[in-house]
Amino acid sequence: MTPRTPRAGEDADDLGVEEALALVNDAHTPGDRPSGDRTHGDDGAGGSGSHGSGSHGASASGAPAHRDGTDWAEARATAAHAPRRGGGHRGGHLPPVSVPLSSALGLTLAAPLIALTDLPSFDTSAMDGWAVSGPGPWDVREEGVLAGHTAHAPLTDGEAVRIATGARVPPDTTAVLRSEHGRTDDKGRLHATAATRAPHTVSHGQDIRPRGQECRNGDQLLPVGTLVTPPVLGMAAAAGYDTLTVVPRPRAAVFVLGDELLGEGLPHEGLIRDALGPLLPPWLRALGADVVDVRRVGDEEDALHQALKGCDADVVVTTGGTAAGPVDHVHPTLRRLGAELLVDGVAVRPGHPMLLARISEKQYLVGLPGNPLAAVSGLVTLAEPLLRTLAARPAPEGYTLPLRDAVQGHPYDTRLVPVALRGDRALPLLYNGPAMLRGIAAADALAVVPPGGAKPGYEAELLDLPWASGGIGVCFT
Ligand SMILES: Nc1nc2c(c(=O)[nH]1)N[C@H]1C(S)=C(S)[C@@H](COP(=O)(O)OP(=O)(O)OC[C@H]3O[C@@H](n4cnc5c(N)ncnc54)[C@H](O)[C@@H]3O)O[C@H]1N2
Ligand code: MOO
Repeated sequence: MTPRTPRAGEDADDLGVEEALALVNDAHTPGDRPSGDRTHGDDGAGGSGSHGSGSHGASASGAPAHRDGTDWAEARATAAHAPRRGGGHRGGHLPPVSVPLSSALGLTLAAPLIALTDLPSFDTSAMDGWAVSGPGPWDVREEGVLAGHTAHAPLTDGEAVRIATGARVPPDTTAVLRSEHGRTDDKGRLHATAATRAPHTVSHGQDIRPRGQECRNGDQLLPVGTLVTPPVLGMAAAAGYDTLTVVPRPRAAVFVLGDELLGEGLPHEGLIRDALGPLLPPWLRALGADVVDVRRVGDEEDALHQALKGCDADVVVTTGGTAAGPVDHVHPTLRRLGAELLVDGVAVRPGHPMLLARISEKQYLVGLPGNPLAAVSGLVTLAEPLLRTLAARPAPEGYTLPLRDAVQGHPYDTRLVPVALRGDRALPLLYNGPAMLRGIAAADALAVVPPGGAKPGYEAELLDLPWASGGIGVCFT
């Protein structure tokens, strides 16, 4: 497939999915490989690093002489376990709260769902028809029984009453005869028709849902840790609940650092558009966070310090300022706050300067690098496991798929590479440099590429992106 850029006036909507994919994948056109970091980025594959010396231990050539930072899988595990070692709940999650059913979707049960009633709570007709007592034919009572009506007088043997699905059957009912299985004669007597197995009668208990058939008052319906899905809400309501005890969403604040960032319009005079302000809040929401603040913070240390001092979010996500540049204030500010650095640099490309700090027993900071794809890498490596533990959400099931094409590796570090899923293979996408979003914007997942790279057919671990999969990271918000 030959990559094709839209012609002037051609709307992106006019392009098919495969054509859109071709814009970021050129595996079939080796003679037409994009130049520069369109393929792997300035730093993506680790050849000619843009890292300087200093805390990241780069060699004189700029490439790191050895692996640099915490191992990627270890960094994820550290982020997932960090709240367990904090002063909070034993499992690491936030203190449970009671919320109305209407606010519980997507949260995790912090108390088992115990039935507050028998279900059904009375013997119920499963069908529209007649409640009958004993063998037919039956005399039919004048007044029928509808759902929601109070108790009717007991039936006597040989008596029937019109009944609706869901209505409570009168005492001494022996069965329900479906409307399509009965007929009344000219004297108004009800007969079972040939459609029933034994026309003169109906089997005992037929089409009656007995009280307690689904559960008894006090039965455990769902355990602690269950994700509140739409059927869980329905189940809870049916079982008598108005509120649920759940682990709340972690409250997240996003501080976007960088005086070079514009909130609107075209880049000009060295200023660029802020790509992370729009990208991060919805992604954090998809990871289960309640985003309570999104703000730009100027490139002065005091500004970040003040912003952090005044913030009570459970998780602060900063962007930019993680490296060693003259205005990279994240490390000095964390020192000033006495924060504990749990992860300080990860052996992953892009995104290696990412960090995780515990500011206090109740507050964490995830420092994402400023380069946008590097920030995404930090999001999935550190923010996702941290938020998952705080919200008591289960870890997604890991899975692998073979890569369709080879992926160049970093000599020492893991790479996270945007891929599109096609059938049973993952197609590595171009434009995966740290400063680029073009590849991930067309991706379904990130492939985990080990140090040294991967050949075609390599079974790569995949991290699904929240929008791409119904199975992992379902977002109900
Ligand atoms: N001496 C070193 N320099 C750098 C290193 C290093 O190890 N030593 N690492 C490089 C890598 S890798 C990355 S990634 C970046 C991380 O830098 P920072 O986290 O300090 O981020 P900034 O310097 O503030 O920005 C980097 C880059 O990203 C652009 N940016 C920042 N915020 C946004 C945003 N919201 N939207 C779009 N683009 C953004 C910013 O303009 C810069 O171009 O450091 C390398 N340097
Ligand atoms: O290249 Mo850096 O590793 O983008 O984070």
